Amino acid sequence: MAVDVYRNEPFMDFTQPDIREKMLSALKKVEAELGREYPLVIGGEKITTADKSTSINPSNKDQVIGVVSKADQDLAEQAMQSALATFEWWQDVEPKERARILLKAAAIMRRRKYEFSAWLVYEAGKNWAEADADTAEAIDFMEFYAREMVRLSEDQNLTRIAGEDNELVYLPLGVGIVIPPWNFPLAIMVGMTTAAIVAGNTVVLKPATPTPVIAAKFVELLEEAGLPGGVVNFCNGSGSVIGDYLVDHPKTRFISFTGSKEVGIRIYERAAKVQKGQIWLKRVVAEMGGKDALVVDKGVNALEAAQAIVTSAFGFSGQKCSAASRAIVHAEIYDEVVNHVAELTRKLTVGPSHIEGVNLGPVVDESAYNSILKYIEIGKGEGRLLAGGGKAEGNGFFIQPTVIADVDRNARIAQEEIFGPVLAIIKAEDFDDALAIANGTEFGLTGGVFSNDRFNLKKAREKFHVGNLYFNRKITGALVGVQPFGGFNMSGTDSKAGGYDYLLQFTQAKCVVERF
Ligand SMILES: NC(=O)c1ccc[n+]([C@@H]2O[C@H](COP(=O)([O-])OP(=O)(O)OC[C@H]3O[C@@H](n4cnc5c(N)ncnc54)[C@H](O)[C@@H]3O)[C@@H](O)[C@H]2O)c1
Ligand SMILES: N[C@@H](CCC=O)C(=O)O
Repeated sequence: MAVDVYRNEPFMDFTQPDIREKMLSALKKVEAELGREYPLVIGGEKITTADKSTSINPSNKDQVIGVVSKADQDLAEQAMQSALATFEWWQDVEPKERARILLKAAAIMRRRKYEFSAWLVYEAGKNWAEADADTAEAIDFMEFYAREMVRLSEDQNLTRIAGEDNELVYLPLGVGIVIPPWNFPLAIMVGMTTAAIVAGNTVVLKPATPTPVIAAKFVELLEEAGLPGGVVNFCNGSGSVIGDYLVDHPKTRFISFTGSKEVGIRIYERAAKVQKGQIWLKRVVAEMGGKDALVVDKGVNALEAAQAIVTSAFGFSGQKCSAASRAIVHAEIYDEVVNHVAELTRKLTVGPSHIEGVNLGPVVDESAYNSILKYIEIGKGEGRLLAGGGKAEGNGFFIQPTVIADVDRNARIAQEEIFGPVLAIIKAEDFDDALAIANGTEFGLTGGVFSNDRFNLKKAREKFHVGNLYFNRKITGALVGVQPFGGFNMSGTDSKAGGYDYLLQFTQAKCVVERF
């Protein structure tokens, strides 16, 4: 198979009139398609159920994005049986053939890029740039994992010894349950699903509750790309009803999960229990939350550091596992950085995400909205409110970007993942103290340091305990193939999505030795 070297999908520049026009017309096209019904897809068969979930626009609570059929445990069982039967032959399909389907799916998505971004704007509340980055990352995952599967299917490098032929092959595992989050409802869902299937597994895909339509759109695209029925079984449904059922199922071989610490732990514990008739230990890939910090050392440009803090804290309204929810600032530069952060934050605009140029769209749903507002109230008692501090105007789940300074390192807003536009600023005595504060949570996902001191950067390189560490820049926006992504401690299993080791987690390696 002749493919070009892997390159990241470029981001769109919406200041260009032709690009802006394409986005506007995609938004119009998608708006005309809102409210449609989407079936489950099991074994290639489209199944409409009486019980359905209704997805709404977080920017406008009265607008229905789509209505998606909902599986009960009987249908989840049907999805499992379909995945099991399909695995019998899908595992033998040439890796190159499986990879070709991903490349074709990537090509189709690239052609319909603006349309997919428009769905993200409406269903997840992403602004244009965030939606474009999500779609670009989805394309990247397919391009990258396709090439990776071809590489893994080639002869592997073993030490050769005389008189024997030794070979290592990577085999698929079996049926996997793919459970993605809503915050990268396209990129992460696509990456988790396609990594599993290109490696020769079949899956039951249970989309996140707030964003089933974008997942249904991707399942349609896979069919268009020629993916046979039964490889991906689209099984929308409630986590507690079908999630537990599928995780517990004795035929489940692996679970690929991305989401909160609480659900991740639940899945990890349940998957560890060997069920009657189960003949393997289930593999769990679990990527979870974060309480990510950007450390600012003395002697840096305070404005540049503040800009990186604000971008990292408030991109997609802080609803990124990588978002900076803590800024830890050296006492010598504290006041300067705090003032810049407050000033920059007050300039951010909040509004419906389909409006061009809006900085922060809504948060995803009512329960996120209530939980974040509760944390803001807690935060007001834990520090000095500098910006925001409550709800914002509109018929959606809008919250003002909120900055709270002088927060104690052990305060709740400095320890618990809020997953919204709330930044806690903490003063550190010196650089060592800043690192200790940064490491002082149960998480370890992303982190950053602004410093001009090479000794301190080296110290952070060695001692800042996170899976993705950034120096002198923002701490969000890891690129596929460039910055493999995953966290330490309660941030998960450090699977490094978009990295050269990722596919191995969906395979088992077999070594075959022939004496000549
Ligand atoms: N580390 C990462 O790479 C990464 C990436 C994105 C998001 N996240 C984290 O995800 C969280 C936000 O996403 P979320 O709100 O969708 O998380 P969540 O844990 O609420 O839900 C994640 C998925 O789990 C499903 N689920 C819920 N209960 C279940 C059960 N009992 N059994 C099986 N599945 C169940 C949900 O329906 C959803 O599909 C944040 O904590 C964020 O930090 C982490
Ligand atoms: N990979 C994304 C975060 C994914 C979680 O939300 C980033 O690097 O910003």
